[in-house]
Amino acid sequence: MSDCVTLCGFGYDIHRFSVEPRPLYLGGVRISETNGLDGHSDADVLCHAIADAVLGAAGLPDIGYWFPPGDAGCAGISSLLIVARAVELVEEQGGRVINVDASLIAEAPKIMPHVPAMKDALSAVLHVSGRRVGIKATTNEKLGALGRREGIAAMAVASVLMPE
Ligand SMILES: Nc1ccn([C@@H]2O[C@H](COP(=O)(O)O)[C@@H](O)[C@H]2O)c(=O)n1
Ligand SMILES: C[C@@]1(CO)OP(=O)(O)OP(=O)(O)OC[C@H]1O
Repeated sequence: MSDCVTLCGFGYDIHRFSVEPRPLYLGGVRISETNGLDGHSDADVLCHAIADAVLGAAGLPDIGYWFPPGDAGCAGISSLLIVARAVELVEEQGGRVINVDASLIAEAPKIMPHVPAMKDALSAVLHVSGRRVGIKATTNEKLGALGRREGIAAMAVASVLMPE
């Protein structure tokens, strides 16, 4: 691409654990060893942070604009579709995602065993190789709400190549 610029974006999200039994989705992957998160969608906090990072890099409004929290059409939606839509919006402007890097903050579950599946799921909707998707995890060292296992948070950065 000629006359293109590389732009970076940042995204953050946090969801509390559901009191009711609910499936846990992180990075588009169903994780069976821990109860799920509360949310209007499937509450995939990692996908939400990544979608906001992609949208932010392109200077677009955040996911709440495209997928309003109260919208009946978003109820239970797979957040991989939210990431896919963010990528589509970038591509409609002649851009593309270069890479994404994200961190999950969770006392549980152990994320590392699920990273290969998350990279597969995310790279498919981001239209990049799995080598361009970084996923890391840390506990909150038992500090604060995250440390008390009340929820899971995620942060992400994305870079996109956009026409000038
Ligand atoms: N939910 C998590 C949290 C951490 N990991 C992995 O463990 C490493 C050490 O975490 P600390 O919080 O004790 O620094 C971390 O680097 C991850 O590899 C994990 O898989 N899932
Ligand atoms: C993803 C959306 C879509 O209804 O809902 P939630 O699953 O509640 O997630 P949140 O990050 O709280 O808000 C963003 C919403 O756009």
